[in-house]
Amino acid sequence: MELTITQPDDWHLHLRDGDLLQAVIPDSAKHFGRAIVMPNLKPPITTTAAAVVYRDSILKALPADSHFTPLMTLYLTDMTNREEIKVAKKSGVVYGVKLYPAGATNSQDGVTDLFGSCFPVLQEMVEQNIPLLVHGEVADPNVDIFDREKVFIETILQPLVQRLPSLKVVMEHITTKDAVSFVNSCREGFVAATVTPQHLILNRNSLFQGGLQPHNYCLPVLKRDIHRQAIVSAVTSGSKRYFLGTDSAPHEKRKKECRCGCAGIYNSPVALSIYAKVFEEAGALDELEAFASFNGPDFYGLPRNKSKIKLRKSPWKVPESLSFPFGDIVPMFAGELKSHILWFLSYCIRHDTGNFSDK
Ligand SMILES: NC(=O)N[C@@H](CC(=O)O)C(=O)O
Ligand SMILES: [Zn+2]
Ligand SMILES: [Zn+2]
Repeated sequence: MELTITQPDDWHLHLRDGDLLQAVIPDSAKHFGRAIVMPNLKPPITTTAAAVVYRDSILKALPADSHFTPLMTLYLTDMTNREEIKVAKKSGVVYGVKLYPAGATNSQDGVTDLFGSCFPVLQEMVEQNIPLLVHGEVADPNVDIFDREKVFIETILQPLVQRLPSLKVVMEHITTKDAVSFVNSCREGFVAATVTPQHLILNRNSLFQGGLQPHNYCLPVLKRDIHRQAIVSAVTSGSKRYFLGTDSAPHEKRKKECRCGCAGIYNSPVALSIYAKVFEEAGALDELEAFASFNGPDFYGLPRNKSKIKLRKSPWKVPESLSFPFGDIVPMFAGELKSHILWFLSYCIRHDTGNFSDK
C-alpha cells in the first residue's frame, strides 16, 4: 500500500545546537520541508540578530542535498520590546514569538507578567502579524501537573484572546480535551494548535508501563486516554485549526536515564509514521495531508510545499538507540517493531521534476 501526499512541515521542533544539531537535523530534513524552530537554547534566542546566527548554523549543518527551510522564532522575555518585533518582521526569517511561562520547561527566562510589561509587545505582534506560540502550562508548582494546561487556558489564554482577538495564537503541543474545546471555541484563523505524535498515540500509562519509562516523559506530560481520544477526534475531523508539530526534543540518553531526567521525546525518525498510523486507525487517512501539509502553511500565511512524499506500508523496527561521537540518543518507540508502526517512509520525494527518487 502506498500513500502520496504533499510534503509536510513540522510546526514545532527543537533542533538544539552544536553536536546535537548536527546529529538530529538529517531526520527532520528527510521528512519535512520546513520547520518552526524553537528558540529555547542556552542562552535562549531572544533577538533577531541571534536568530539569524542560529539559522546560519542550521543551514550549515544540513545534509548537502537538502531543501529544508528553518523558520526561526524568538523567545519572549520580560525584556523584549516593540522595536525587536519590528526588526523580527523586517528580517524575513522570524515567523513566531514563543511564550514560555517562567519556570515551565527548560525555560527559566520565560515571561512573568504577560498582561503587564509584555502587553505592548503583543500589540506590536498584532500590528506586524507575527503569531504568538505558547507553551500552554502554568508554572505554579502548587497546581497539579496534570491540570496545568487547563489552568493555563482559564487564567491566561482565554483572557488573552479576549483582550487581543486579532493576535494569532498557536497553542503548542496540546494534551487535553480542554485545549480542544478552547481551540474550537476561538475564531478560526486566529487560534490554532499543534499536535505531537506522542499525544496522539500514548496516554499517561505509558510513563509507567512495566516500570518508569523516561523516554516517554515530555512536557506537557501525557494525560488520561479520554484526552488522547479527544485530540485524535479533533485532528481527524478535517478541522483547519490543527496541524503537525512534532515537538521532537532530543536529549542525550544519559540526561534522560538518570536521577532527574530531562523532559522531551526524540520523535523525528518516527513522527510521520505515527501520524499516518493514527489517521489510518481513525479511518481518516484522507485527512492526513491537510493536517500535515496544508493547515500549517495556511495559518502562517505561507505557500504550501510543492514537493510530494510517498509513504509505503512495510515492516520496520526502530533502532534501540542512535550513536554519535558525543553519546547516544534514544528515539521514540526504540526497539519496538513492525506491527506497531506500519506507515514507513521507505518513501521518496518528488521535487518539481515529476520523478520519485528513492531516499
Ligand atoms: N517538550 C519537552 O518535553 N521539552 C522541550 C521543551 C518544550 O517543548 O516545552 C525541550 O526543549 O526539551
Ligand atoms: Zn513546550
Ligand atoms: Zn517544544
